[in-house]
Amino acid sequence: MISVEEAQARITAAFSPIDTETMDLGHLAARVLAEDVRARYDQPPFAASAMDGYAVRLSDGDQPRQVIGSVPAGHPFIGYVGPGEAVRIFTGGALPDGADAIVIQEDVRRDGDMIRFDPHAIRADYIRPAGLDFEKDAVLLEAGKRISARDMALLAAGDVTHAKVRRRPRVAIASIGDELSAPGAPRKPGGIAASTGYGLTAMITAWGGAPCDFGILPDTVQEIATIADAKAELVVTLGGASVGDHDLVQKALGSTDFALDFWKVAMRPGKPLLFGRLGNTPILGLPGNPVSALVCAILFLRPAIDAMLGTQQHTCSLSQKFKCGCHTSHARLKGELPANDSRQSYLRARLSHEGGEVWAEPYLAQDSSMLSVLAEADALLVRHPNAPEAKRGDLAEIIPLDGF
Ligand SMILES: Nc1nc2c(c(=O)[nH]1)N[C@H]1C(S)=C(S)[C@@H](COP(=O)(O)OP(=O)(O)OC[C@H]3O[C@@H](n4cnc5c(N)ncnc54)[C@H](O)[C@@H]3O)O[C@H]1N2
Ligand code: MOO
Repeated sequence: MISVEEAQARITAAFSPIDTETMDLGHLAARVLAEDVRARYDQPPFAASAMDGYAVRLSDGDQPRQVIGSVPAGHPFIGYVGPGEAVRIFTGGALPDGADAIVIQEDVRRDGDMIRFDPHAIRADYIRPAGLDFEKDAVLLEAGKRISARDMALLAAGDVTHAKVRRRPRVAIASIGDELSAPGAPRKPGGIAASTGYGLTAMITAWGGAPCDFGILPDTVQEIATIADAKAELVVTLGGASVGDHDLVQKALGSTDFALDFWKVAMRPGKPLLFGRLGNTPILGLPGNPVSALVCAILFLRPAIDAMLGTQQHTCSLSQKFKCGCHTSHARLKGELPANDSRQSYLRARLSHEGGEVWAEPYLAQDSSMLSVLAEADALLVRHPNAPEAKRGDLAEIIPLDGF
């Protein structure tokens, strides 16, 4: 059995960034940039007032000024503010030539077209210089960035109309097992609803992939071998990965041009994970138990999708940086844990705040069939191979599950 880290490294090494497409601004949210995006204008494009008030000249000191015009946003003043003059200005209005400070209207006494104010009310810092936010041609977002909601506003501010992004990689999902039927379909004797594929579909979408359902395949070599027909950048199988007489994924793929990279990872849950290549298509065989499959998806499928999207590296753990596709963090252990064996464990845990710190409490029920526990959990608590007993208050590594 190989380690989790080696499995992650072998999987990510098997993928490289896929082809690109150009998308309009309105369709860029959550996409991954394939090249740097630059601003098309300075922002703000001109020196602008940050307040409603009057544009004045600092050098006039506290002498009264004559108001010679008005500058609402979008209507620049045509002219020049000379000695002893001021221009009415509104937030976002372009600073008129000759002015170099703002007095806010609350500090002004106005009488006809004359204004008076105390000298301390004259403020140069109420002017936003041109390019304060960013300058023309500045890189707004770098290649590899997944475009957030905040990034969308930034791109629009830079007058960006379209950008080159990575195509969403197609990920085919095949659910394997005689016992499975679609939710809502009549149950077979000894049958259950095929559930994992729904969680996986949502995860793949959230991570920037395009999931495609290859359906439910019965436990026969012939049926399972049909996944060789899947048109996808990555094929994911669910179930049939273990050692039972009916766990047939490897046997079925043996009749195709399948090349196994590895089978079995020293982890719990998720041990029977397999990875290989069907012709040119990578295939990730996730274990059947639903919690095992979804934990493996977080640890192995997400980095595979990241590698295809060419996303920027994640910073993981307080002490080390590695490309794992998930963010790890730390919490205090609430409870006690026995020494671990040689498999890396991912315990479903709830988080709480106490005494200014985050605490992680593993659930007593850790069976890898229990989706109710996984759905309720806030984090996976990571136990490294051969970790010694852990006491209440010990620092524990966690993978927060928010967003999954
Ligand atoms: N003798 C051994 N038995 C098992 C071992 C082992 O090492 N030796 N490993 C166990 C572990 S750990 C796991 S995980 C499972 C994984 O086995 P498979 O990948 O072959 O999965 P299946 O047998 O097909 O299914 C296991 C379980 O999960 C249910 N399942 C499968 N697919 C779905 C789905 N899409 N949605 C919901 N539930 C699903 C299936 O009905 C089974 O109950 O093997 C252990 N056994
Ligand atoms: O690997 Mo299994 O995933 O422990 O239930």
